[in-house]
Amino acid sequence: TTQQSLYDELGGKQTIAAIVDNFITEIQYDAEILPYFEGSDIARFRDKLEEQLCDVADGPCDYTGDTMAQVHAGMAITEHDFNLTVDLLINAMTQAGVPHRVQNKLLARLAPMRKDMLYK
Ligand code: HEM
Repeated sequence: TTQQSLYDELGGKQTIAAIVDNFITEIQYDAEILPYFEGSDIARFRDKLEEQLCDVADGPCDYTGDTMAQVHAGMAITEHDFNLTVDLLINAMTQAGVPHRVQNKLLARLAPMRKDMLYK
């Protein structure tokens, strides 16, 4: 049987770009999460996150950003703020028209990175 990649299920490059744009907008409207991004290069964040989502979904990309441990070091991200950020990503995917079943597949691939980001 032919297996469709998660990248294709998501809707490819266009949908991933929409997810990341929506996610950035969600962050901008969230008073609790926005301060983490003060002084961040948002163009780079957009670029690297698109690349990472494409890569973990088995799309035609290789992630070239820093490791999740390196990137989030010194932020002391709490479980609460982590969960809140995941909610913002879910909103971003819903707004991009990604079905919940497909959202869950992407979240499951990101879940192993969680331990690298919390309380560092
Ligand atoms: C779903 C979990 C998450 C994923 C997959 C993720 C992924 C990423 C990626 C790919 C980058 C860019 C890396 C680079 O520039 O090389 C990044 C940067 C960043 N992330 Fe996350 N992240 C997640 C959760 C969080 C959370 C919970 C916070 C804070 C509450 C956060 C705050 C940041 C900030 C502030 C930057 C920019 C760092 C800088 O300015 O250099 N992230 N993240």
